[in-house]
Amino acid sequence: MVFAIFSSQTVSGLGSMSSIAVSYGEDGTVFCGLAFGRLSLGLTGGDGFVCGLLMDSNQPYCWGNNIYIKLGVPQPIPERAEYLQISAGDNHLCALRKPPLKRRRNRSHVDCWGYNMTASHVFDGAFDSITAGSVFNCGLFARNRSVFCWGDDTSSAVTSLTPLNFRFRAISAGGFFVCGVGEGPDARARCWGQSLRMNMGLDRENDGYVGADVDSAPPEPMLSVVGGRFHACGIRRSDHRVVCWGFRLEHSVPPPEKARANAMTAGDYFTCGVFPDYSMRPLCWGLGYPTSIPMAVSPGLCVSSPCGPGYYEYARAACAPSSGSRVCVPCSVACRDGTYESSPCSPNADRQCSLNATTGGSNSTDRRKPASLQWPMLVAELVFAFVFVLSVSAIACIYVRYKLRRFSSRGKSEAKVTRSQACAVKVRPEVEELKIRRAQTFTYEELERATDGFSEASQVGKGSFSCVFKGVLRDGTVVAVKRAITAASDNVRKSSKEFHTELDLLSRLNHAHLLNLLGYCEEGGERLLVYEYMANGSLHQHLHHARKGGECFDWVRRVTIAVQAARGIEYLHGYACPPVIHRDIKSSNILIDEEHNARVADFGLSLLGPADSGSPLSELPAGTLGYLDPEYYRLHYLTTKSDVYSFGVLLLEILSGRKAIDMRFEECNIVEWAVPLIKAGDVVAVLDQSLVAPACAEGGEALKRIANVACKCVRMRGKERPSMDRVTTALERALAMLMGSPSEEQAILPTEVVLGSSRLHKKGMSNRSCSETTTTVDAEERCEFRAPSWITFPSVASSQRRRSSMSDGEGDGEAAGVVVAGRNVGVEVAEEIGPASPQQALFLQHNF
Ligand SMILES: Nc1ncnc2c1ncn2[C@@H]1O[C@H](COP(=O)(O)OP(=O)(O)OP(=O)(O)O)[C@@H](O)[C@H]1O
Repeated sequence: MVFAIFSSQTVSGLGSMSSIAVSYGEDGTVFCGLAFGRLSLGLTGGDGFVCGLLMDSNQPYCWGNNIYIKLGVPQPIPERAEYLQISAGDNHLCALRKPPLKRRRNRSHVDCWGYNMTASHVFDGAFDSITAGSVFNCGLFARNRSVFCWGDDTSSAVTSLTPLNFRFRAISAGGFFVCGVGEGPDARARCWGQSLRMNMGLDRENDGYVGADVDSAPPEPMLSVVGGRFHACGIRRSDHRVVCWGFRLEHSVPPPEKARANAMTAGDYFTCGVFPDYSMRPLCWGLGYPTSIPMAVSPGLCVSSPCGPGYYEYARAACAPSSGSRVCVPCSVACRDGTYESSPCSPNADRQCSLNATTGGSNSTDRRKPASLQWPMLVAELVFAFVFVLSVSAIACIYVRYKLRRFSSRGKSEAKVTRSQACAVKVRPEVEELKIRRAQTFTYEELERATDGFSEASQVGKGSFSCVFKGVLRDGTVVAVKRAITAASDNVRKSSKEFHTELDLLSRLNHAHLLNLLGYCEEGGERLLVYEYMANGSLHQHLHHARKGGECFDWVRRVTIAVQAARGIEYLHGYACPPVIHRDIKSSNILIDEEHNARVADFGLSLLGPADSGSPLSELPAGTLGYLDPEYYRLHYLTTKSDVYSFGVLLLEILSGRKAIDMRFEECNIVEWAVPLIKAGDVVAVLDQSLVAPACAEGGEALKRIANVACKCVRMRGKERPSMDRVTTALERALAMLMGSPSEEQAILPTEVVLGSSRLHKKGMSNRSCSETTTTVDAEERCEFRAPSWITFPSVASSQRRRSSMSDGEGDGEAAGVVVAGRNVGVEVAEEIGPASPQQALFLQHNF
């Protein structure tokens, strides 16, 4: 936990600017609070980062870790712009500008930075305040107290659901909703937007959520309100106690029952508050909050207006003396039981309570005791604060210098990125022009005959939008015919889209471990795709339904299938340009041919990814529950790392024999169940008990390493997952271990025996990846060079992959059998799997 000290005000995290802020997310939680020192006017925090509004420049300054937020002062910033307020969403920050000229006071300028948000906005009418949600923002108009929201409405619907004809005193956004406190005597909280259930389509009981939608705010007047991911909390006007509503995760800590709160901030699944009853020391509740916050913080922001009725000026909070500003906190509501009001709340002090005469005797000495302890405590706090400010300043200096150095080198690399984007733009039209080259056309009649009139007996499978039939063509070729289901009109549209995507992609891709498309038929309303027939069905059937008459796959076969599937996906990501993102990697899409080799199938949802994997596509989530990358379904950004997540789930499925979502178990989500066990070192508990454990210790070690690779693939953040080529290399190594890496005297197994790569294609050889070419040729040359690679691609051998990876600047020295330490996540996976022994290196060199 990090504690930052600043000068002195009241709601933040997701939401608005306050005297306290939290950052949340995968990297853990961080609490920041304004104390003494006058460095910031207020704080706000998002996913992995916190920003403060600097006192001297009135500009935002961010720190922490978020790839979409430029740390330091966000850029670009309009010249001489000064800001009144800042507010952070998950991956962006917005700031409300100070009105430049008096005559333009009826306009609001809001500048935003970060994921999909970097823009300046001008609104007619002056905003009193702004608030940022996950992927949207809202402003509260000063004059009519109405709310206006903008941004991505698909996941939150806040824009369309904003209440009309309602006056708000204050607003605060949560993840996918906004709450406001009414103006005047009706100070009830009203929340609108998407609830957890509507937004995520998650099953609340099974996913461990309890509670009701956030629009179920209690009907009591509130002082303020904050929003978390799916919950909101408010401070009740009647007694200043905290009340929370909406969804919360089971087993999360409830808010303090009796304490009165002054300021609050919400993280994703937790909330923190400042409590006068605890000497202004913050307390947090919920799930995953920062523990042990040792110091008192300011209970509010500095304001220039005098404290209104019901508020008093908090003496300990230091605002700039020259500014004439102050921190106003609400007067306490009543004296506790056993005490009486000795003096009422005044503009400078809270109401004073004294003990009742009957209990006064013994308690008066008790009261003196804490007073005598107060001085040493105050001195200790000041010394601690001083030391802290010194060390924070020193760290900030080092950090800023380090960042400046990095920015200058990033400037150079950005030029390269722009060139690689040019590749994507250039390549797409060419892709369109290429059209279907290899697929053969069939007549409906031909396929009807081949499948015995699409009889029930010849049906081998059924998907969401299609049925699959086994058929025999006139020349005796056994094929699988996928026929789109044409029931509901919505399905027709979807299946038609999937048909064309699959047809388009498969007719261009060619790899030993991708399912081969032989032809298609589009006649009237019928759309049919013809594939090679996969005699051994899908991996899903083998793992979960023990195919009729099918043999049980042992560990070597399972891992071989994992390696082959990984190679197929690696080809899609690294050797096609632009990369193809499959979007639906799962065990029912890994088909098994006659020789028990794996083929990745079902490209209906696939998309052409950006040539530069650093700039994600903004796509509405599609895929299969349990395999879906959480980053993709929450934030809608899609990269090849979404396939890596799904592949990680597949690996866990292969290791455990459990389904991705298996309702037979208490913890039905495979990731939630397996990852903690693997991290705790109990890999054996995850392994499928129906298989005989590997005989040798090396085999057990290989499975352990695969489990670790799976854990890395299912990391919450895409950028922290390894790339597919790293995953493949790691799995190949594990397979070699599992098989007992041969000594030099042993015969080397031919590739096709190990990986079934007898279908290696020899034409149009090019194994360069997009990123590789960007470093060597200019954009135009590169596109011309890349285009033919769509037509055919070789099955990629490890030795080729190693060369390409090294030229990416991520060289790991594997060719020499030595893993060089580095900061790249992929390298980390290679390290996990360990350097190859000389025998293994030889084995790998000959077999992969
Ligand atoms: N080429 C093939 N050879 C043999 N069986 C196949 C072939 N293609 C598909 N199948 C079988 O048909 C089933 C359905 O395949 P399909 O791709 O239509 O849907 P799915 O991927 O299982 O589900 P969804 O479309 O909902 O993602 C597969 O799980 C598999 O068992």
